[in-house]
Amino acid sequence: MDYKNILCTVENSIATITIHRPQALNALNAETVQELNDVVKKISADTTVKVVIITGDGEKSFVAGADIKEMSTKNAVEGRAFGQIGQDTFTLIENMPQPVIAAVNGFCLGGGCELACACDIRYAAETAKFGQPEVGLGITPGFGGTQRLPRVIGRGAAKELLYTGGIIDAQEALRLGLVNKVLPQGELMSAVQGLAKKIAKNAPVAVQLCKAAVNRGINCDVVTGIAYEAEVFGLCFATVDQKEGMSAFIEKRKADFQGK
Ligand SMILES: C/C=C/C(=O)SCCNC(=O)CCNC(=O)[C@H](O)C(C)(C)COP(=O)(O)OP(=O)(O)OC[C@H]1O[C@@H](n2cnc3c(N)ncnc32)[C@H](O)[C@@H]1OP(=O)(O)O
Repeated sequence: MDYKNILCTVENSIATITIHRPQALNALNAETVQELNDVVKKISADTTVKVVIITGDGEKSFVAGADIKEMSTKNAVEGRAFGQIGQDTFTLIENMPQPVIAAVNGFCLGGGCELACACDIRYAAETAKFGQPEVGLGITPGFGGTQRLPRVIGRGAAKELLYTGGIIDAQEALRLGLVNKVLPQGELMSAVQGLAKKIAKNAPVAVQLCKAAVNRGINCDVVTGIAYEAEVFGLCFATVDQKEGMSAFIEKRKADFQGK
């Protein structure tokens, strides 16, 4: 997969998408958002990929937001269109069948924080910095930040970040529940890869249905969410991997999952 601002590799069923615009601290211009949209669609359709990692190039920045220079000349119609493609892309990421882990290796601001919040799990380097500085630029977040951030850290903490535009460090992000783990920069990728491998060892359909059930449940009432869980639980019993997983337990051996 050849892109200008995105690198993508697939190794041992784990896809790694790297945002690569070093000249702009990996800021997301329209071209990069479009490339991300394209690669996410391709990986979503690739049944050999079990887990996805998203990170930023280099050691300084995950994503320093949407590209301010590009946005600075937009009118209302163009601004809305840019927000829409960003929102559509991040919703595609949120709804990828595979679990998505953000490896936050540095600045995670504005659209970067929105990207991280669209991922299922976030690990951060000790040097990472988080925030939604948009109000300081005269705009609101536009790639889902007003909606996903409160769902991740609660509305009080989210509103403080959104209204102040303040920047927090990785330890504060950990305290708020914005990230699951903080690691020294040099250990971040191996920790994220270790997590990805752990997930990839499990029955892929069951993992994907867990993701679908959590995502569905978050956006509806608990009765509807519980009913959906009953459906996906039942569906698991139609898979080869349910037979294999339970047989392996009974036969005291390691399961060999097929993803079927
Ligand atoms: C819908 C979504 C909306 C949004 O996301 S709005 C944007 C939200 N993000 C921000 O407001 C962060 C903007 N960036 C910064 O505040 C700073 O950068 C940092 C604190 C992240 C880092 O500061 P330092 O270490 O001094 O680096 P540097 O010289 O500012 O950046 C290196 C080059 O990267 C470009 N750059 C950084 N962030 C962006 C960006 N978001 N959009 C466009 N370019 C960016 C700079 O301009 C500069 O470039 P050059 O060397 O040509 O001057």
